[in-house]
Amino acid sequence: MKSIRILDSTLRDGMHAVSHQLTPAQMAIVAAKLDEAGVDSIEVGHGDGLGGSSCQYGFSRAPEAEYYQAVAQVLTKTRLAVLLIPGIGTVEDLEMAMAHGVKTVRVATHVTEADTGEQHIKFAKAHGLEAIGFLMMSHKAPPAKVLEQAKLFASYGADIVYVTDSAGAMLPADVAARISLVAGALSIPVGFHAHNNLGLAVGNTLAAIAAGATIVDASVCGLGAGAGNTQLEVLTAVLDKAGYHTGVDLYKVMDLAKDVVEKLMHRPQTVNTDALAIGYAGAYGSFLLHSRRAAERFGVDSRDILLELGRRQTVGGQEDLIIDVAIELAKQRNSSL
Ligand SMILES: C[C@H](O)CC(=O)C(=O)O
Ligand SMILES: [Mn+2]
Repeated sequence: MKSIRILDSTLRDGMHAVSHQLTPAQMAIVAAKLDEAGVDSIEVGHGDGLGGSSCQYGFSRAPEAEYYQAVAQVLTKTRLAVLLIPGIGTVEDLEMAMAHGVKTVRVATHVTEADTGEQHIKFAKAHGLEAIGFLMMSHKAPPAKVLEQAKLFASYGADIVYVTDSAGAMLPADVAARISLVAGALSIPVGFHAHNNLGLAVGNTLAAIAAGATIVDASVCGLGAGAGNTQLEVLTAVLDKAGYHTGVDLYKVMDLAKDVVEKLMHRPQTVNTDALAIGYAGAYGSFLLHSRRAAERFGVDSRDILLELGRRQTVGGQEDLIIDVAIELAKQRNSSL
């Protein structure tokens, strides 16, 4: 039976879905149950990772260290992980997290910018951490580019490299093309992180595993940004039926979903219009609000703005283009009237 390692992101990506407002005590309850259910690793903290609690990204309910402390105390077998986006989080933040029991760091960069994570991967390895390179918005780059960037992470000493479908924009064939190329060329394990914006998170995760991924992300109730991540309970059942070993107890994660996480959620985790628009457009998640405002101001459809932003291969940080696109769309509409 082939083993698949599960990394649960309920307490990190899931923080986006609750405006980063879980308390350390709530996290400790969820973490203890994930540990008891046999989940291999869990990622904890602000939705944008270390240093994310800020005016720009929204403040967490509690100081970051309190989350790691609370969760580390209840874990017996499960590994504690954090996400670090270079520029948002720093090596000092990582030192703080290490002091509170963090054993794995995922260094997250845009899919074409793995080089910005070099010092963080090297620092993590020099300090005995497991280091994972996490290539966000992987749908934006063709498979050969993803492989080039994955090789960079491997050359810095990463133990694992992830293909990350941040916008939930990939189809199973897109996932398979990227994962099979990377897994075939690298000797380190390859992981996959899905979002459900096109309703494909479980299917894409299966496609990733079939293509060679051996570590995959999931979250309880699917809690995560946009339409959420791959739902842990569903994935556990599906992988069991498909003959994979995850070490996760299905009834325990089902009970955790029903008895605990559902009660912490601010709203049901569905593929709503916003999430679908992001997945369909393949645009950066945080463009949504800006696009809606620009759409209102210039009398155009926010979905058309997002689609154009997707076509132009825009990346996070190019929010200023949203107004330009809205103005152009308004001009086109006026000239066709
Ligand atoms: C900061 C993002 O939430 C990281 C992530 O989970 C993704 O890109 O997807
Ligand atoms: Mn994510």
